Amino acid sequence: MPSSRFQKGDVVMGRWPGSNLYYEVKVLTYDPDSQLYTVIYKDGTELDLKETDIKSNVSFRQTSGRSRSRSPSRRRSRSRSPARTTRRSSARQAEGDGGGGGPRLAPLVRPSWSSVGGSVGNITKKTRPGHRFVTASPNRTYYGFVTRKVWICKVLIHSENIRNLESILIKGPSVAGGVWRSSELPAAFPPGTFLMMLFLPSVVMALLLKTALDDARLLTVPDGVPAPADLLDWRPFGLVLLWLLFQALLYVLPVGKVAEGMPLKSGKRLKYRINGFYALLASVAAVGVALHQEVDLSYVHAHFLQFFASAALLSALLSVWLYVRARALPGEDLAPSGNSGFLLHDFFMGRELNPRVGAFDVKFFCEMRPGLIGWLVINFSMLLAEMKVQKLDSPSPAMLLVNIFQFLWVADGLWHEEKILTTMDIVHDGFGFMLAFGDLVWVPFTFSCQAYYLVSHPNDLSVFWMVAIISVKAVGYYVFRKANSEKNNFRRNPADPALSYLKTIPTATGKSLIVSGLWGVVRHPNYLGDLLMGVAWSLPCGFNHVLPYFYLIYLLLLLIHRDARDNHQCRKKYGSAWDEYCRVVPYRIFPKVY
Ligand SMILES: NC(=O)C1=CN([C@@H]2O[C@H](COP(=O)(O)OP(=O)(O)OC[C@H]3O[C@@H](n4cnc5c(N)ncnc54)[C@H](OP(=O)(O)O)[C@@H]3O)[C@@H](O)[C@H]2O)C=CC1
Ligand SMILES: CC(C)=CCC[C@@H](C)[C@H]1CC=C2C3=C(CC[C@@]21C)[C@@]1(C)CC[C@H](O)C(C)(C)[C@@H]1CC3
Repeated sequence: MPSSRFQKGDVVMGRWPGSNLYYEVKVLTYDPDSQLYTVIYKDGTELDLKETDIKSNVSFRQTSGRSRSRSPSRRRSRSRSPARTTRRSSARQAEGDGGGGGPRLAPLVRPSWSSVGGSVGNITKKTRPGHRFVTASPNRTYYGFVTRKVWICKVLIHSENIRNLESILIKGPSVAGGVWRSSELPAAFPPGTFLMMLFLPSVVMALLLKTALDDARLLTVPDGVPAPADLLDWRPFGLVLLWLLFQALLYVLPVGKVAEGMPLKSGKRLKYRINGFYALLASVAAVGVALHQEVDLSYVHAHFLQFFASAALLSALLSVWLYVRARALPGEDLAPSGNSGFLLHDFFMGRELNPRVGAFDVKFFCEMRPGLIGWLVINFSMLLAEMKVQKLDSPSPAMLLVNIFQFLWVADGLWHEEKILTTMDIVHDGFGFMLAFGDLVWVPFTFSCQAYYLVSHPNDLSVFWMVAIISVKAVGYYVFRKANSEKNNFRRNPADPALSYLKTIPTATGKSLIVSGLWGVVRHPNYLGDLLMGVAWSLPCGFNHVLPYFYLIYLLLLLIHRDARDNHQCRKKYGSAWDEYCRVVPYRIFPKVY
């Protein structure tokens, strides 16, 4: 670690964020770009600290020798790691200690700014032999270090993280601990990225080719891959381009509120126009006008491969533009994951965190608009194509269910559009080929697999099955929405009286973890709800083939990986409070199973 004051493995004293407390920590790594040290506390919490918040043991002993920690009572006291949930937190005392080894639950704590200091102040001021640290005065709080929101953002921004399953595939097993820094990229990385860039479009292409076959069994081989000249057709290409421009126009209309994103490294907060739901309504109106004008929307089904190829080409062109424009950017605009110096890797992961043209945020736009709403248009085109191909007067119940279910899911996402401003995808990830392809191609062309399948593989549904499928969807939606809303509302205002029924575990960061209701059944009830909905989307296609279950399988793998990654991040953020949560709520996604 050149030019860093502390070296890997050094045992030093690190300041606990938001407080004046120092704890013994071990230096894990130093990132010269951000000039941050990743350190690990004794309870396993990992944080990124600035050099000014680290002291050598020697200088610390001299300073603390003059400090009030010389008090004998302080020296007799026993140490607790900073992130450890306090056995005698005020919240717990209010509830009554209860004793016993059972879960330590606390009623709703108010993590206002003062509770950051409050939580830290609650850490017992005792020292175990061999542990040296000073503690805050119980009556005083120290907030000079960094504001809580900025700190949380820093944890997000600097936490080492690869976002999706595909990243694991690229990363390969050689990366110790499952995480890496840009400066530690293994040499074998770029070929892996290159393979992913071939693999992702091939998967979509294979899915589309196979779904179009009458015999859609997994082992049936398609007749052949169409030649590039057959794939690229100017009409579908023009229509995809027009669709992008139409959505971009809706995005820039001064309709809907303007929300602020999470603080950036610089402390600045970007503004986002939240009008996705209006864009959906306008798109529905546009489809209505097209139908009225007798435009044959089943054209999308008839040229599905050409539409896919056009969207893939445009996503590749967009990624090239994104990569090139990022070359001139200052460091603070770059994403932590996409600036390794390896061209292919950075092209894939995305160099720029928030590519913008004026106020037009390209990442936010792509993530929520053309692909998601385009998927619904594709579904509707499949519905019309089914009626044509199967010579029906009205769409089949199976097709109707798929269309309605997925419409509701997208509408729900756009209704809650503002919430995605706090997600990893927006806060942490660069915008490169992976997300551009994911948003513009993967989402619309693979998520529509059920509707595409039903066009040529009709499946009759009995009333019993329809009721059963609708029930699965309703339960799934209830779990998904209630879990997400409960958590989002709690994060926004933990003191909300409407949430006072929630039981929580306080953490040393001032935030609490919900341990009752759905969040007390499994650690990711929102994933469970999403998966149940995925089941309900696939069931209308019957059990003859696995292809309509493609989305469900993808989602299952993605969410299992996402859960593992989130578990890792939360373990770093919350230390032993997270362990306690895992003890109280042992199952991750499926109650009693996983
Ligand atoms: N269909 C698709 O393709 C996909 C859909 N999704 C869906 O998107 C939604 C969001 O998913 P995602 O962003 O991955 O994860 P979550 O919305 O579950 O966010 C995880 C974060 O929530 C906080 N948290 C975790 N446990 C608790 C708790 N007990 N109490 C309070 N806060 C807690 C932690 O952050 P902190 O403490 O810092 O607030 C944690 O990092 C999900 O419904 C998921 O199903 C996601 C990926 C793909
Ligand atoms: C293979 C590959 C390149 C995958 C990329 C997948 C991404 C495009 C998706 C991963 C998770 C997503 C989510 C949404 C959009 C698609 C991506 C980015 C989402 C914002 C859509 C709206 C929903 O309501 C949601 C907020 C739950 C959802 C979150 C995850």
